Amino acid sequence: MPITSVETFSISGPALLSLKRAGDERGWFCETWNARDWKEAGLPQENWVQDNYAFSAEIGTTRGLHFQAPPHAQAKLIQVVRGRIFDAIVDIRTGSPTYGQSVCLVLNSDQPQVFYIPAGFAHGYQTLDPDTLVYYKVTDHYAPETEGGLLWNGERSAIDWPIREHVTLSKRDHDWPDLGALKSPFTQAD
Ligand SMILES: Cc1cn([C@H]2C[C@H](O)[C@@H](COP(=O)(O)OP(=O)(O)O[C@H]3O[C@@H](C)C(=O)[C@@H](O)[C@H]3O)O2)c(=O)[nH]c1=O
Repeated sequence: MPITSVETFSISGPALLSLKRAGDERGWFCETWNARDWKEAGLPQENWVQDNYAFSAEIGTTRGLHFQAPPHAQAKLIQVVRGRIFDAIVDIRTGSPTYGQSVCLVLNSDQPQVFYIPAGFAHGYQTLDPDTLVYYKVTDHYAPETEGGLLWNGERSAIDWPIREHVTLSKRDHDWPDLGALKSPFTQAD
């Protein structure tokens, strides 16, 4: 997983990693997770236990913003295998100097990048192309009884989604609270 750069943000914790693709006449090869290189880059020790693969047919499909509460909190390592997404995370670590602030970025399958999101963030994404495939690692198993969320277009989290009309949402994603009503289960140390 040769990491060519690690971009950090004004919010501590998340990181966008750019990776190297080895190209030849057949195409290219890319390591997307390598424990040794991760450690050498100084990234936090994480115990990835599950990989997820999500297909979204419609452009404007919006998933989130989701989290699992401790003791089943999840860090996530996100990549796009086909298409493009607008990815958004909101800091919900109580006591964090950046509580309520967000990081938003576009992930594109044409660019070898992975987005690392530590526990303590609500996470969501919106597809910018039809037939988009997102692949991600998480550090705890699916525990639906611990799931929580934030309303994707809540006024308080103020995420500048590229598509606001005619989005495709799951039923439950209509009903999450806005940031002001969230009782966050995270503290900065989680
Ligand atoms: C998340 C998840 C879902 N499922 C099942 C439950 C359900 O039948 C189906 C779809 O689940 P959901 O509606 O929760 O899928 P989705 O809305 O894509 O949920 C995901 O959203 C993104 C933004 C995240 O950050 C993820 O952590 C996860 O919460 O897949 C699993 O079996 N394992 C899992 O880990």
